[in-house]
Amino acid sequence: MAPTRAEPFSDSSALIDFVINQGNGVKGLSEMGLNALPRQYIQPLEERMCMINIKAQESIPIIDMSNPDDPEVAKLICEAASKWGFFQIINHDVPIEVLENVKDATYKFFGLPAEVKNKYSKEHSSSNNVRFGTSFTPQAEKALEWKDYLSLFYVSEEEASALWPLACREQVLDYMRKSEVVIKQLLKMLMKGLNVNEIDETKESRLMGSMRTNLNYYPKCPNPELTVGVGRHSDVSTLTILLQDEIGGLFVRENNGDNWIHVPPIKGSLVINVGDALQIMSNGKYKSVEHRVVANGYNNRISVPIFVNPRPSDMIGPLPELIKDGEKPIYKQVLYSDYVKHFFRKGHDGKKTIEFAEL
Ligand SMILES: O=C(O)CCC(=O)C(=O)O
Ligand SMILES: [Fe+2]
Repeated sequence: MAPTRAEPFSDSSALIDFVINQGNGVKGLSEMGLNALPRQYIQPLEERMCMINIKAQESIPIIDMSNPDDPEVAKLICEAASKWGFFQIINHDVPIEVLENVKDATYKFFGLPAEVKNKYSKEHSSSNNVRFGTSFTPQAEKALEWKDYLSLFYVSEEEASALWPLACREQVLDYMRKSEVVIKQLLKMLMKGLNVNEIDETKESRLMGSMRTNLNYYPKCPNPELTVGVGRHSDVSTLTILLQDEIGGLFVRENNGDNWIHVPPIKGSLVINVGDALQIMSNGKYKSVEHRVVANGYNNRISVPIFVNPRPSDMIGPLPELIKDGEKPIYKQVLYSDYVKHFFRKGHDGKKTIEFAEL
């Protein structure tokens, strides 16, 4: 039988070959003009976003950072990190041109021919620190996610110059450099909120010793209601700084309940969320909260998260300052690279990763 647009691939391995091995990604699928979602992307009912669970009247806090030394700002940030695990910042120190440039660079990278992007795939990349891929961990997932990405783990300017794609290298480096000021401000406030007033070298390494920037591309999707852009998960970072475009589609779980809250795009803002590493280090005071991204039937969407992480070789656990006053630790010490490996061994599964560190 001749291939149809609904099922254009003879079998699953033909689809995997096109999407993964040839580097066409879901962008390639989307551009074929499919009129139905390939079955590999159909998520079980419980993983799809259901309109009745969206709480339209709620919003995560929006915090003005124009006076970062104002104690009121620090208070709002610490409250948001403990209650919501998510907030947006406006009037921060990252210039708007830097944000616009990194969005343009994201489109430029994904606009490259598949064979050029594929040089950075797991199979072909000359380094584990540069990775072009699709979905989350396709080999471990029951259903695939409608997303392509480029992941850039920062080691040094020299390595970035040698290995990162030219289409986005300078723009991503600039975005990371300019964000560092804000990251330090936020971490200082969050530590103060725990009565940790000194960030020495060891602590700085655990809080922000390594950084990874992802460029995410969510192409327009046939039958978006049957799949997800990113499934329910919490990040394994200390903090995530996320730049999203004007399309929208990121949802955050409200207070462990069944309701989901949309994170509305605000031009020039950055979305900040607490990751598992900070939940562990703060002994549960700050919360990493589940979030997900829906697929979109009308528009392509991009986002650019910076994952601020401990170093892979760091042991992380509740900070000694918290435990010394007799507080009971609820997490054990774990090697951060083991924690991350555990996250990537399975598909997205909500808040399950943190059980790895529970006592
Ligand atoms: O695209 C987004 O808005 C969020 C992406 C995300 O949650 C992630 O990359 O961890
Ligand atoms: Fe995330």
